[in-house]
Amino acid sequence: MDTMKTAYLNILESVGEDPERDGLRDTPERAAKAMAFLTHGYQQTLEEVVNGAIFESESDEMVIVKNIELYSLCEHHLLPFIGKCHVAYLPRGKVIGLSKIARIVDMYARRLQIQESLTHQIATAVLEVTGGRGVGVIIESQHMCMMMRGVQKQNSSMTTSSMLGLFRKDINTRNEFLQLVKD
Ligand SMILES: Nc1nc2c(ncn2[C@@H]2O[C@H](COP(=O)(O)OP(=O)(O)OP(=O)(O)O)[C@@H](O)[C@H]2O)c(=O)[nH]1
Ligand SMILES: [Zn+2]
Repeated sequence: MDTMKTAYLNILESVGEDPERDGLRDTPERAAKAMAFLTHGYQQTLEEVVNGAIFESESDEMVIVKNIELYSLCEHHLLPFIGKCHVAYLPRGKVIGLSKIARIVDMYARRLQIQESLTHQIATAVLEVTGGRGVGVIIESQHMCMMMRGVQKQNSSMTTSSMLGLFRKDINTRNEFLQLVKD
């Protein structure tokens, strides 16, 4: 944490600020804490996050969790990208605790990412822990690095998907997922 505090102190000086002025005195520490929170996914493992919440079930119908809020940081500019994530899987004898899907999304989102990798990591993790017949993940998000700076496109958004197992092989499964996401 001390290294991070010093780094933020240097940033404040580099932008021409006086880090000793009232409003900024505690900023390096606050900013360091905030950055630690925004990247806490590095401290987590899949096993911890799932915490054994896998239940036997004979259901083999698609499970879909829609509109999971997502806050991440792009690895190119360290600026936020914000959006929503839809996750679906086809169980094979067991299902995962509902909240755990959102926790898996968070674990990977709270790291430095590009959206494509984030999408793929979530899909791979859900497939691994559920042992399902397939997984589909879609992320729609807006990148502050394109909105606040650079090309400054305020209305652009990026959609990425990762389809594994039956979601990749079977067009009907994929279409069912896409339809459920739209509804
Ligand atoms: N594919 C992908 N690109 C991203 C993501 N986040 C940021 N980028 C892009 O990464 C690229 C980095 O390009 P560079 O030319 O090295 O950096 P830059 O000069 O800051 O680029 P501009 O944003 O165009 O000003 C930019 O095109 C960003 O829009 C992401 O999640 N996925
Ligand atoms: Zn960026």
